[in-house]
Amino acid sequence: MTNRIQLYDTTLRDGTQRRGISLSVEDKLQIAQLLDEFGFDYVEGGWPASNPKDTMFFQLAKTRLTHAKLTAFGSTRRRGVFVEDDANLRAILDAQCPVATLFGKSSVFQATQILGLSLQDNLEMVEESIQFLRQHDLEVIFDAEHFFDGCKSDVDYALQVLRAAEAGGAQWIVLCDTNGGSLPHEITEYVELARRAVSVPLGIHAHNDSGLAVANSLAAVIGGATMVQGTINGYGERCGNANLCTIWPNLVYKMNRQAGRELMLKELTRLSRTVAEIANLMPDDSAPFVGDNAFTHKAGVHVGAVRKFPEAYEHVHPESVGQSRRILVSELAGKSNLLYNFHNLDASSETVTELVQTVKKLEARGYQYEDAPSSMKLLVERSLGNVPSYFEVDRFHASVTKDQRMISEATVRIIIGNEHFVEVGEGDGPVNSLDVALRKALSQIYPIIEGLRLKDYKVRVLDGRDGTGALVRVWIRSEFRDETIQTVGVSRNILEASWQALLDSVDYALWVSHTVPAHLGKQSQPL
Ligand SMILES: CC(=O)SCCNC(=O)CCNC(=O)[C@H](O)C(C)(C)COP(=O)(O)OP(=O)(O)OC[C@H]1O[C@@H](n2cnc3c(N)ncnc32)[C@H](O)[C@@H]1OP(=O)(O)O
Ligand SMILES: CC(=O)C(=O)O
Repeated sequence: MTNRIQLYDTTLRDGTQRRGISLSVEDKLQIAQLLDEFGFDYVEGGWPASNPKDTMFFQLAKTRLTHAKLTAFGSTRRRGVFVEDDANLRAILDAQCPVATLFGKSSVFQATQILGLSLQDNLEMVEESIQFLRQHDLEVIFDAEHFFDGCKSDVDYALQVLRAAEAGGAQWIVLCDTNGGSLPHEITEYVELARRAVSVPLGIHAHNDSGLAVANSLAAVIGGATMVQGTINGYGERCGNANLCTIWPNLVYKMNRQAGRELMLKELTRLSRTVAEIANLMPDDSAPFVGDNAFTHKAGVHVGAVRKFPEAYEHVHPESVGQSRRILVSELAGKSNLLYNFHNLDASSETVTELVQTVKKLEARGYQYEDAPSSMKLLVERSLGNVPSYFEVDRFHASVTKDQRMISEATVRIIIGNEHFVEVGEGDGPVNSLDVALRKALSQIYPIIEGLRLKDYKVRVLDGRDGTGALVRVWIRSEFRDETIQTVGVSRNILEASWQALLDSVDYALWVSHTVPAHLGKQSQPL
């Protein structure tokens, strides 16, 4: 038995059947080249008879792949049409790919009720269509649509369809769990049955309607399949296709099989994120291996163990799939969470215990530090006496006036050293005005602060029952030089919460740039 599993990607065809995905020709070319770089063996480009974009894609993609074989997808010939006259088969030939993937019915119900065929006609359609493409020197992969459901109702007929495909000259027969309703033990059993029925190598094409597409694909490999079809990030119609970003590392790291360009597994996360970006979809944070949370630890007990042995709560090394470990600090943290992140803390000091308690108390008041690491860092460094006071806030005022247009204005009074600074800011809203006024005032002494830019601002109402008097959490993301600063503020007053988050972002920027506070000397520029 070969140890190598052929990776067959259908993101560009079955993946685009997912609601919300519409790839341009250029998008498809980019994804195809990426899959090629990662060593996928087959890239299914689309259905050339389906739409002008797919036709155009095949014209352009032909010369772009160096390793992967480009495959054109389509159905067996239509009922009552000669193969040489069938528009779909002709379009496949016109695509000029080295490989054609034909799907045909392998269930009695589908052949008779959906296509309205006699069982014999269906077998002939499958055999003749494959034969026709083989005569034109194409490698032919036969996707046996509804194979597992077909087996459950009439196993003899399902196997007859496979034999017809073999007789037609198919080089691969791919068993499809088209409705995604099968269970892993059924998949293994029917793959083993198919192996005994035909000598053509087998593949698996699983859908995720029962949440089992990955498990079913691996179950098929156990049963003897040597090709796995799937998509990047599991994109596909309804609940999606088998996720190759999960299957590939499992095959290589857990099942000891060879697949793809294995060195590239270390960049798997990049593959997943790039395809998500091109498809204009948010990456799934909880995706196995490649999700943002896949190696993120929050619970104190887990972090305590991971500090000793990462494998205590990690099934593979994060680096093996292009990830890194992240430890969150929150109300569920123990001392280990802080010690992992802040190497300057002394494990035996009371400060660490006190900090853990402070975080728990602040989170009980509505703060959330896991997405505000800059506020967290300030909390720690302030407790160690490492963050000087750069300025004092005397007062601020913000107003919104409806005139010809909405006008937001803020006045900020601050004290730096012995000097008072008063500045007015105008902006898109009161928070923006406060930000403008504060930075105007500060930049007179700390010009470096002009480089701080507010990039994102989010508000979360924490206790909706109190209506407008509810507690709100404000989260701010700013950019400063190459750094992203994420801070948090909490109050019943949205301006007060925003102000806290703004002040933290300013303090953080001054502190990371080693700015000397004005009252400590003339020099207020970074050292
Ligand atoms: C399981 C899968 O994911 S298979 C892939 C499904 N993907 C797609 O359908 C996306 C691309 N599809 C398309 O662009 C269009 O459906 C086309 C161009 C292929 C066909 O469009 P139309 O000719 O208008 O047919 P329509 O989509 O309404 O119906 C499907 C036709 O395919 C026929 N068909 C379905 N499966 C097969 C098969 N395995 N072999 C032969 N014909 C088939 C049906 O009988 C039906 O033809 P009929 O109307 O003469 O009965
Ligand atoms: C061929 C295919 O896409 C399926 O059966 O799901």
